[in-house]
Amino acid sequence: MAMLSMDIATTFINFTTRCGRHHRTPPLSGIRTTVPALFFKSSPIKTHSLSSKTLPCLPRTIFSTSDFSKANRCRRFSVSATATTTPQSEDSDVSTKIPPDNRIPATIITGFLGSGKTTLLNHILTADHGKRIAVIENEYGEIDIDGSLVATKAAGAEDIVMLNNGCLCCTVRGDLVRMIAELVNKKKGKFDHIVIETTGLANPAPIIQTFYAEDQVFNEVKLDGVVTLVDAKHAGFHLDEDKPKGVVNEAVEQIAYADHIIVNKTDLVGEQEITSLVKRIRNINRMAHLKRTEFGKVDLEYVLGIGGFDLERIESSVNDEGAKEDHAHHSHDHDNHHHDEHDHKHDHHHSHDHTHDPGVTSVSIVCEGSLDLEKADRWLGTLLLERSDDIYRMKGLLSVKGMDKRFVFQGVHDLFQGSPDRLWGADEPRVNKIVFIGKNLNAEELEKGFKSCLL
Ligand SMILES: Nc1nc2c(ncn2[C@@H]2O[C@H](COP(=O)(O)OP(=O)(O)OP(=O)(O)O)[C@@H](O)[C@H]2O)c(=O)[nH]1
Repeated sequence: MAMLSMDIATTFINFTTRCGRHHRTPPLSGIRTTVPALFFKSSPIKTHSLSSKTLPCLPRTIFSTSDFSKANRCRRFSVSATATTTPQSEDSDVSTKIPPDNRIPATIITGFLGSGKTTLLNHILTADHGKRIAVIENEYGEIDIDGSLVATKAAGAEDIVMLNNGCLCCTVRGDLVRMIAELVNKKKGKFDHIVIETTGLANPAPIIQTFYAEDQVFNEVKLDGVVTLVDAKHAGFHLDEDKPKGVVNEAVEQIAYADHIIVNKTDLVGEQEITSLVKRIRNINRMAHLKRTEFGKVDLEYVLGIGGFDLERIESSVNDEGAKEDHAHHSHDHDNHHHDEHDHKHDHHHSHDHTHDPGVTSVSIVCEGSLDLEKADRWLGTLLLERSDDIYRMKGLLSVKGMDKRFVFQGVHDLFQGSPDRLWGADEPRVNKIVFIGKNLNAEELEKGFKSCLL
């Protein structure tokens, strides 16, 4: 018998503040949902004062909640593809598929001043990969030094566009939107990938948000991943830097948002220093892949086409997280937090290292069992409402009662995307895995909250 009628959509929640701006309102296709309904919609539907629209490329829900007072003024959301589970006692079949995404991929290259971003970019542009790359360079100040450094070597670049006079994450974000729109409008079909090099002082969050908040960008371009360069010699100083209250430490933020991390300039330091830096990086971000290198020399597949925001690839992020350093001589420094398949139901643990950089850390929860959908939805919804400023990124793979497919999700602050993916195997243990990266995360609390949603 049906306990709940669940409309499961690929969901995207967007908490950007679009207040005061006028948005066109195309017809909404699909369901409407409420703020906490991340996984499902229960009636009645509340719409608040939302404007809504349909986005052709991806099934998604967008709505805004981070700042409730603000949100009530300017929230918007939209949904397209939906799927319905059958009643729990019947064989449920979630038919939602993550559709092919043909948008142009874009990679953000970030990293502290002097960490080797331009060097990496030159490596990308001069390598033989057959991709036509459009580059967006962000430079502080009017003289585009990096631009000229890149341009001289960039025979492979289809276009190099400079964004001067400010940092992408703050003043020139609107310019980024215009620039991407212009690239797409004028040069679509002439390039295969966009690479954006940020200034060394950029906080990646608003740049990431641009890809979801701005329709002109979202409809044509998908964020492929955030690649962060870390200067093996100087990163420690930057990570240590005490910032005034309310001011972010960019070096920490850049690591926290990364999908792939490149510890560069390893020629300048010894093994011990690198190992200790890697440990520190891992404590901030367990989810990202990590490579050590000199002069940005990494395989191009490590930088382009990484799918850091693709639901299809969530599994590789949450499985084995913290163990992905690609380095022949390195013994991985991660907690053993993998679930023992023979553990009993609800046996679980989280991993969380309190030793360094207590501000920004990773918390992972792994436990077997099935979730009460309604409770999980409420828990995650509340968590995002209350803590989305502090939750930088999260990814997860969930086992939901009554759902014979795994539910995968990922989020960046108050952006949330989730969808059922493949069927659970007949003998496969239904293990939930979630990783959070954020500020002042309380591992015990997160675990307790999650556990309370298990049946
Ligand atoms: N020794 C050494 N030097 C490197 C390495 N990678 C880059 N460099 C040098 O470090 C300097 C800074 O490199 P860039 O690529 O300009 O760094 P960036 O991150 O673009 O710098 P900003 O634009 O100032 O943020 C240059 O002189 C590079 O040649 C490396 O692995 N080892």
